[in-house]
Amino acid sequence: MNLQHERIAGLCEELRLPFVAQGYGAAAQKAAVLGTPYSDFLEGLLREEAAGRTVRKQSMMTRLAGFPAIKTLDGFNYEFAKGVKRSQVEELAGLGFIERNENVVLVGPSGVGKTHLAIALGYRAAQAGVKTRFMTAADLLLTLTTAHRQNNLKAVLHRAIKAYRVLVIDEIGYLPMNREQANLFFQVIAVLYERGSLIVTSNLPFGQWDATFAQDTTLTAALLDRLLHHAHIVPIAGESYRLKHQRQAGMVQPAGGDRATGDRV
Ligand SMILES: Nc1ncnc2c1ncn2[C@@H]1O[C@H](COP(=O)(O)OP(=O)(O)OP(=O)(O)O)[C@@H](O)[C@H]1O
Repeated sequence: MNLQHERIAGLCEELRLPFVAQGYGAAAQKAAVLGTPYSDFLEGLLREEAAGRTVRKQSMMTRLAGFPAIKTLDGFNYEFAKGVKRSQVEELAGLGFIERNENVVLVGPSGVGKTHLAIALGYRAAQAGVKTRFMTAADLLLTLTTAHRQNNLKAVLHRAIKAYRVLVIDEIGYLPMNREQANLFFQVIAVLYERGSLIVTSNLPFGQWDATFAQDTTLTAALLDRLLHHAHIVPIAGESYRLKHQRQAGMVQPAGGDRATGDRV
């Protein structure tokens, strides 16, 4: 490395331009050979810096979000998912709902793609540089009860939870909560109300949510009021996608299938 390269590398470090530092040598050589105008050379380098930063931010946001797997909207089969309107999902994919602090609620039976769509929307947000976090309802409750026991609930709610622009809460309704857990859960919904976006999935119709929230109809009504005030509801029906392949292989009966005659899909 000659002295000028060293000085440029030093300045890039001082100014925090890692991608200029990385690309400068090759770009300078190429520009010298091609006789590239100075302004084009500079623009090219700055573009490399901007592109590098975008990719770095996308991967950091995706890592922070803690998705259990990456699922995309491109990988979603609309023909299989009954009741999902492609136009509604495409509108949500534009992420305007996050700017407006609106929620998305995906409701339907097991295996129909609720988590898939929730992750796909969350992943899209993370790729757009939005601070996103994925948690199952059980994980969230564990975090909250631990914080509560350690007298740390306020800090967790106001520093951690409130810092997310998008919080994905998966599988509401699978575990019934006791009164303390229901209260803690309510506080998350209240803290993010009109300040962030929730993407939640549930196997329960809203009329049965009090069964999850300690049979507390008042708390459940207040919670649903906040959750659904500015919400996009995506109902999904049909059979479990998990069983699709087994069904195709003739290993599983469709719901309501004729067992006596052994009819298979
Ligand atoms: N319409 C679909 N297109 C593509 N993949 C799908 C579709 N529906 C479900 N899947 C896939 O099937 C598996 C189960 O789906 P998913 O976990 O999203 O279901 P779910 O409705 O959240 O179920 P549960 O309530 O049991 O958690 C996942 O691997 C998911 O990617």
